[in-house]
Amino acid sequence: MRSILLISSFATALNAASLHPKSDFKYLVTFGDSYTDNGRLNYYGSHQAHGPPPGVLPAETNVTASGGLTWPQYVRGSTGATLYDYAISGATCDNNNVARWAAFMNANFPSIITDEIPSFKNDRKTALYRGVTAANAVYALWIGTNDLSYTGILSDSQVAGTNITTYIDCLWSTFDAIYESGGRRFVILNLNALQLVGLYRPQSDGGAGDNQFWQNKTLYNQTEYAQKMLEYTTSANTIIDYGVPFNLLVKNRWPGAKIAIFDIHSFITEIYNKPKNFLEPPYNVKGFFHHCDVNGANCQDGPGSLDSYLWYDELHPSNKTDSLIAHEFIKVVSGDSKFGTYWGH
Ligand SMILES: CCCC(=O)Oc1ccc([N+](=O)[O-])cc1
Repeated sequence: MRSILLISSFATALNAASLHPKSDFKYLVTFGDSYTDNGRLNYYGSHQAHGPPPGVLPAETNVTASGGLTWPQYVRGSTGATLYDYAISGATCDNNNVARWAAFMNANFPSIITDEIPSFKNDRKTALYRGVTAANAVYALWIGTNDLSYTGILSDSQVAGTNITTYIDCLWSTFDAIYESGGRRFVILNLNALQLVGLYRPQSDGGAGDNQFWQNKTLYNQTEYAQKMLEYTTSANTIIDYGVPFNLLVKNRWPGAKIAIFDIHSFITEIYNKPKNFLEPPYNVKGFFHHCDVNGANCQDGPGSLDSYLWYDELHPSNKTDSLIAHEFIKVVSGDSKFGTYWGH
């Protein structure tokens, strides 16, 4: 009985790869943090921590946390898809699990469950979504960098009683909400290889010292914390790998839906290991381009071109890397990426 179930799940996975119509990608709806935000936090920052009214899109920026465009903007540029981006810099999945204070707003950074999903649900009822169908819209979720961060689980700063499993459950709750609103095509981008970013890499291996995202890093055992970050991200990604087919196929949690897992962790690691296949010479995968003081002020860029860098700053992929993520994301949606795992009914 057990082997029959395994064989049938395997077949389901293979079939799903060919069920992504290459032409039917008219809308991209994104949820996440600064890896994805194209200007939404700016709106909250200038409107007393409130989001835009239903049916109104905030102004976009072309200088995001990547130093330029962010990956969904590149996806839109390449595919012509309409983009609705709910991602907010600084966001966690749910402020009821990990909340992070944004002093400039005198409020917590908005989170997916408390702000991004309610905004999406309100917009969903407006003319913005008139042409959106289950078949022509792809919903992308990339969240967790702040949940696991030094201001989150890494320093045991989560709400008492919550943990990595709570973060994972929030991913499934996010899919529940999108599914309820008619979404059927999901891409989950897993956790970045955070042990490689300057923020968590030890200084002995070219990482940053005290910085705007971790102001007293030099007081810690940096090798231990890089290893913890590797443990957290790889363990959470393994739970995602098993959790998607379990919820979708065994528990039948989202009947009729298709989900692709985009293994960003491996994709970024590939850029790190083989930069000449991706970046402009002279390749720089250990340093970063944008250097600021611990208050995020007095910033200086370079040396060289941002196109040579894997990372923009201590935490964020460069906009060259975001263009590569976008290129691979489009292959994931088409069912053509070796970094995609596909599940569906
Ligand atoms: C990928 C998660 C890191 C993140 O969200 O970083 C940021 C947090 C806050 C700001 N901000 O307040 O401008 C920017 C990036």
